[in-house]
Amino acid sequence: MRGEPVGDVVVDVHGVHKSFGPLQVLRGVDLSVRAGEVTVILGPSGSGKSTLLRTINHLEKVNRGWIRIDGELIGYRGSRGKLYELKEKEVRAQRTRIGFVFQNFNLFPHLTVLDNLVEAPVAALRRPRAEAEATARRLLERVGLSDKAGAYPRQLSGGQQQRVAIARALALEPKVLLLDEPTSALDPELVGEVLDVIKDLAHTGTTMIVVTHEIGFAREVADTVVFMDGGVVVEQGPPAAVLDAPRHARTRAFLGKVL
Ligand SMILES: Nc1ncnc2c1ncn2[C@@H]1O[C@H](COP(=O)(O)OP(=O)(O)OP(=O)(O)O)[C@@H](O)[C@H]1O
Repeated sequence: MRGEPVGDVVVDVHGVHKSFGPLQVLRGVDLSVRAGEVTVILGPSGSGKSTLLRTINHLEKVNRGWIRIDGELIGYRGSRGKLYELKEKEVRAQRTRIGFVFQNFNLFPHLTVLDNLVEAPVAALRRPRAEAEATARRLLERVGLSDKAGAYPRQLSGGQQQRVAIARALALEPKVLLLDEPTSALDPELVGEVLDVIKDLAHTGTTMIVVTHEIGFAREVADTVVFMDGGVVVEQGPPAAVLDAPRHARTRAFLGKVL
């Protein structure tokens, strides 16, 4: 959170390239996020924001460059073209250190809210169920949904489902939380309740990378605002610098459109 002391680098992205067939989506992205920092990524549709988050979470493999999470490499292609990759088991272990919140919540529909939060810690981290349940109830309280523990996702509003999804991501005690347009699938009146939860996490030092079009949120919460265009980071810096005095015409054009 802005103004707070920040710690070691948690996410380190270096020279990452990613193509889908002939389409070059990431063309040499560098990004570094320190413990306790909130980075907000802005950019036009198709600029590669989601793809970047997905490579950080190892949902997509990089073609070139490397990514370190909390100091550990998660797969890269070296300068001589040799591909170093983690085994599937290691990838799964790495993913438990990264929380991911999707645009469309992606809750398990057949599980109750409580079980949505308990399933991964028990299955992936082998936590005793009672311990995972205690953590889950604490997290549900934190996102204001203690009374919904026994409900199923379909019985909740979109805003409530997204708050559950955030709590579920936190249940693994990740080193970093990645949020991919967490409010863009919501009705406008539900956006505020989800942003409030994210702001609360920022205030308490959760390391986050948030892709969003909510400029006001970026201004209020971000330590660093990153502007992406055409698969590269065009601009990054404190919110006041990027949002109020952008150096690049592409950033100015984008902000002119969204403001
Ligand atoms: N799995 C995939 N296969 C093929 N093309 C893909 C795949 N994923 C993304 N793309 C393409 O990569 C480009 C960048 O997509 P990405 O979702 O990263 O952009 P974005 O900046 O997040 O856009 P938006 O703001 O619309 O979500 C788009 O042209 C998209 O169609």
